[in-house]
Amino acid sequence: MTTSKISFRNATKVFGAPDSGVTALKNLNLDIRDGEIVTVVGPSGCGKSTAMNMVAGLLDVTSGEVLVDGKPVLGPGPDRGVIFQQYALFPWLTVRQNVEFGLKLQGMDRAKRKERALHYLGLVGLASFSEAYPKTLSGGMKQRCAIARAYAVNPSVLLMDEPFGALDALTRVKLQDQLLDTWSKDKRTVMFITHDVDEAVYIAHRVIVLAARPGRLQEIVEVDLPFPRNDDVRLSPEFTEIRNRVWRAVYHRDAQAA
Ligand SMILES: Nc1ncnc2c1ncn2[C@@H]1O[C@H](COP(=O)(O)OP(=O)(O)OP(=O)(O)O)[C@@H](O)[C@H]1O
Repeated sequence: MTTSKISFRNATKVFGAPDSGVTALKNLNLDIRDGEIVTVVGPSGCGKSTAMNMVAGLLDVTSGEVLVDGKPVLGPGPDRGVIFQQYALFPWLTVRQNVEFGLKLQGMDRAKRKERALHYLGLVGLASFSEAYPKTLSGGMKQRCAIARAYAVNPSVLLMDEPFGALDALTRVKLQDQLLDTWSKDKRTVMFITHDVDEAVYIAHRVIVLAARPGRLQEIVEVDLPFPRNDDVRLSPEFTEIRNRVWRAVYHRDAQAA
């Protein structure tokens, strides 16, 4: 039996007073397996970020539970790396120093953290920019730096909230492939929010579709496509079929109407 890495058990989040507040998420039940890539899609305000922030430990649950490795989440921790759409790099630090930041907090010695930072910068194709400052990088490079920083602390879970949302289409596709390439080596659990249905299908084992008002589970779509994913997969009729299914679930259209 595969183990659950992340579990939502009737997870509910109400912002504001229980009777008059906004129910961002209602009774979410979901298990994400160890080593699984799950993407989360749904209309604006359906609770995608709320669900992820509860796993990150940045938001508490109003009722129900969110568990990581079987234990309730009590706050942020190094076992969960978070990557947001905005790169949030420190402008006064070089690319390498940005990646080293979390390692420094952990008390890792200088030589070891430099070695680790350079390793992960190499992995995301930024080794030759290690001494550059963020302002000299393109958006895609900044996001690769943020990804290297998250990888460097070696979290077992990667939480990615529209990480490629601000990037052009070509850069997005490249970073999707890079994410999958890295995943094929380390098999980390990934929870990835996106508005892009193609992206959601291409990188995932399963697509979680949420519905809004109140935020709740609408449908889970299994992505039964082979790995490694590549252009052949992306352009296959099977991909299109799954993509259409997710699209209909998000926009509440049935097969006949589409
Ligand atoms: N701090 C907060 N205070 C009050 N309401 C909030 C807060 N954060 C989120 N909400 C509300 O909770 C609901 C879910 O928000 P959330 O950001 O999780 O949705 P989302 O699916 O990630 O949206 P988007 O796709 O637009 O980023 C929305 O109605 C939002 O307005």
